Amino acid sequence: MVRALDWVAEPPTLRLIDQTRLPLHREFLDVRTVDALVDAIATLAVRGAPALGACGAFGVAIAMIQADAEGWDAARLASEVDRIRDARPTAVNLAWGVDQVRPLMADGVDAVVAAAAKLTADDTAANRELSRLGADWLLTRTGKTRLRALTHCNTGALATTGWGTAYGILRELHERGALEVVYADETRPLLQGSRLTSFELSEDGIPHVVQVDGAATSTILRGLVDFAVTGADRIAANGDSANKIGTVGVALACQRAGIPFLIAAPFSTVDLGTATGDDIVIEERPDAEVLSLGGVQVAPDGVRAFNPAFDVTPHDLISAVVTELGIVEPDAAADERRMARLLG
Ligand SMILES: CSC[C@H]1O[C@H](OP(=O)(O)O)[C@H](O)[C@@H]1O
Repeated sequence: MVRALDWVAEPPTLRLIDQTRLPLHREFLDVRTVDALVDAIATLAVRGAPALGACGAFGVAIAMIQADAEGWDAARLASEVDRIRDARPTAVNLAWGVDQVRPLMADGVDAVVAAAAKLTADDTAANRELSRLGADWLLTRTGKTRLRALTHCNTGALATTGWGTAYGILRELHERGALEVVYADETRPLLQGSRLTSFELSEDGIPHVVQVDGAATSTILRGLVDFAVTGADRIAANGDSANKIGTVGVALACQRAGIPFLIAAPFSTVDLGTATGDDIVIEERPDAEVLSLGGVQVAPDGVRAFNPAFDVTPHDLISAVVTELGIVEPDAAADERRMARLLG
């Protein structure tokens, strides 16, 4: 399992695999400054909501070390921590990771690093638990013993702290001998599916095919898959979920086909402070990501692009939101606190 990130104690370093170079090149970034971390997040050298949560937490330690070395005052340090927190707007986990350790700054770098390490371990454990719950739910709901899956974007160890979320459910099903094949959407424009999910599925020996995003709807409507599962970047209090652009189309096709559409995410991706999907900020990314491919221009000069990085799937299109705390299914109640029920 290729991990997205590791903390190196000496010299204190957040070591990232550069996901922009995968699958053909395994290169690493040794991050020791706020600028380097913000750049890695902004360019998706590191990406995926839970992985960003860990980066946010370890990023606070990096800022504290740099502040000590460069003589920043408290205001400058706070501003630099905010730069990390705000490096990408949609995945709540980035801000959540910063906020989890920020109160410990007064206790020193070691306390922050220890808290970030615990957050990372807890996320991996959450991935494992939600994967078990999701696999159980699917086998019960479908009544099948071997399943054909569709997934969108990348939600494996490269998007998390280890194991994976939606991908974690696929890994769990595979380990149980209950996964026949995965249809992996390539996930334009940055190809997290063909570059990263296929990389992980190949590493794990999981049978799969890569398809263009435009094939997902017909794959579903032709009955070639039994369910679809994706991750999430922010889940609103009512269960509306933001995820990679193209997700809501998969959910609509699943509804039409009458097969389950699952969102899988640790509870740290649930944002009870955001009431509905209408309130989720959708990141708009550079035109060039759409207008070129692998550095080759694929559109005329001077053309503009529309490049929202995420879309929002309404909670009533989601068969189950799977978290480590439990599973939320749609119900008739227009309950704006649907996700809070998991807290008991
Ligand atoms: C396990 S969360 C992964 C989530 O993050 C991805 O977005 P990005 O690659 O832009 O960070 C995508 O929405 C995935 O579902």
